[in-house]
Amino acid sequence: IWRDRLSSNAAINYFPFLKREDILESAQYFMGVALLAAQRSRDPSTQVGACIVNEEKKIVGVGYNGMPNGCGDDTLPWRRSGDNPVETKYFYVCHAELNAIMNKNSADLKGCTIYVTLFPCNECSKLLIQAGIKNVIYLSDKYHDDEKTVASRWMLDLAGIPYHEFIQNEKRPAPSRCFRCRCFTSFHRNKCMETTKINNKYIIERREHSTYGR
Ligand SMILES: Nc1nc(=O)n([C@H]2C[C@H](O)[C@@H](COP(=O)(O)O)O2)cc1CO
Repeated sequence: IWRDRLSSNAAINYFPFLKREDILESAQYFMGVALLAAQRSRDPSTQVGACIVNEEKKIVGVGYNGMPNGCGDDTLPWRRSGDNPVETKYFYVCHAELNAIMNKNSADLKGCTIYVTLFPCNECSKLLIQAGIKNVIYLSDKYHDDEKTVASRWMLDLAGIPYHEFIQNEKRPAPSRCFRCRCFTSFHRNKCMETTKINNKYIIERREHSTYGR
């Protein structure tokens, strides 16, 4: 009962033996890393981040969209359109997925999952497929109807690589809680705890749900 109402700091005082349950989920963490990486992008219109995670849930590559190394962020154009495509960014920018693959700190990326803040384009999907990536989680799909994205989905489908939209926290089902006391600990599945203050000491009692409150 108290745990639900107390700040986590205060909860530590009351329940020092219980682990924290309301932690960042791993998927949120990995997409969070991708979002953080995107903040490094100098693209004025779209900042993209990617985070590659292996089967042991370890991060093996992070990247964001930017100009190729040594080409200078101030030299090449960042504009989206122009009379000549050579004057636009599209001929030059390295996509976040490409950079995440190139930055990998493991021998290979076989069986990995990529968390990316924008659905991969056709060129990136080729790279993901060839690198052995087995799963794509994306945040935005704002270019869903672009030819490049259509081609990208087609290749991913053919290669048997599933792609799923990242489900934001608020869209997720609420974490399972103890039905009676509303705490988050699985420890409480069948039992409730109640804190009673006796002689200025907190006594923590466990109570069977069936008898609780009767
Ligand atoms: N999956 C992707 N990863 C990326 O890193 N990008 C980059 C390329 C550009 O720098 C920017 C898109 O710019 P714009 O067309 O929205 O102004 O995002 C783009 C896509 C989608 O194709």
